[in-house]
Amino acid sequence: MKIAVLGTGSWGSALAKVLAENAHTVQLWGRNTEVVASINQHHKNEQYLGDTILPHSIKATTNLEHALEGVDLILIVVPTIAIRSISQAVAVYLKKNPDHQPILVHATKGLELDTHLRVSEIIESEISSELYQSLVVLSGPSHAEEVARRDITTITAASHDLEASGIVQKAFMNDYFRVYTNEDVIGVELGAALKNIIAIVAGISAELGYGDNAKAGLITRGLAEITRLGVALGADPLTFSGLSGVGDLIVTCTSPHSRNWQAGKLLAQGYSMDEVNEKIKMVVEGFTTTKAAYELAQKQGVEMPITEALYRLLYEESDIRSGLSGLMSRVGKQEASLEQHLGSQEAHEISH
Ligand SMILES: NC(=O)C1=CN([C@@H]2O[C@H](COP(=O)(O)OP(=O)(O)OC[C@H]3O[C@@H](n4cnc5c(N)ncnc54)[C@H](O)[C@@H]3O)[C@@H](O)[C@H]2O)C=CC1
Ligand SMILES: O=C(CO)COP(=O)(O)O
Repeated sequence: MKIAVLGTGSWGSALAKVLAENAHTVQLWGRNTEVVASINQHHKNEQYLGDTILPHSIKATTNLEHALEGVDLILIVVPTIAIRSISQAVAVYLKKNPDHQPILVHATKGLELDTHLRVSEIIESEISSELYQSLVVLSGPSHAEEVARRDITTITAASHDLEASGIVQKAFMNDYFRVYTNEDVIGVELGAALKNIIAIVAGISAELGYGDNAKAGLITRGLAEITRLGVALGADPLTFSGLSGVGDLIVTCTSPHSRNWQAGKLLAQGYSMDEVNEKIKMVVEGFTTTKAAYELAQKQGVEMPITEALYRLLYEESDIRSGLSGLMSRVGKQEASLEQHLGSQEAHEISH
């Protein structure tokens, strides 16, 4: 297949490498001229992927039209904040070439500020569905650094169109990259976006010296609040026990590769959000997603205590330790049952 990858950050570059190793023709687009030149001349993206050698067949460009020319599949991998503008630019190209109907895929994990839209909803709001074949979401526990060194990785391709997710599955699969299809786009995207919030809190907890009990508690209670919001927004609760749910939550809350986890550690050392962004130099999606998710949860009347504690810390400058002790001093609760999420009839059907 001929594939355009939009985004020369760490994830775009690592996914371009997987696709080129699978013998696809890959045209990589990025806005950064130095990164594009380095990929073309030295087959490296040092800023984002260190010494990793990229396949020589990958051609990078800063010209979006060139990157999109004649491709069967467009993979969008820029931070959430850039999704709307990239989608507008892709729409301009597709309108000029209405017979060209590629599959669109995105691998971005976040929620848009103010609108609270999921990434696929932003794309759909900017690109008319007549201009492309189908939209597929790629998500799961997958740090770019490990994919780039061909570590075993499992991931989900979600779409309402099973034929399209099957094509994406086939395009990416190889002996180190295994792809499962899924039809629950809402659940897959929400698991991907919301796990970043819990990972920041896990980083704070680690830096404050709390141990594995706290980490396991955060992951489990984090999953409970992610599921509550997800179900309120129409997700299938079982999706959250899959790769894009608990799988990604585990990897992001436990791996030092995670920028969100690293951000939590830096916050606990006393750095502000701006200083953390400056130090990490890569996107920390959890910062903006915390605000969007907090507002969304308020609107839906869903309780998300961990998200709320982080929101107060980031946007109302509450104290870190009082935030954590606030979580511990909440009134005693019963652990959620399926009935609480779903209502008794649906829970009965799932558990039998
Ligand atoms: N790095 C990873 O291991 C993984 C990242 N992701 C997700 O992939 C998405 C992209 O993340 P990364 O590649 O890691 O980010 P990154 O921080 O490594 O790179 C971001 C890239 O986006 C570009 N960019 C930023 N604003 C832009 C704009 N307005 N227009 C065009 N390009 C723009 C930057 O120039 C840079 O090339 C995020 O949503 C992230 O959560 C998902 C799975 C794994
Ligand atoms: O989504 C990821 C791994 O699956 C990457 O997480 P970070 O953005 O926290 O590095």
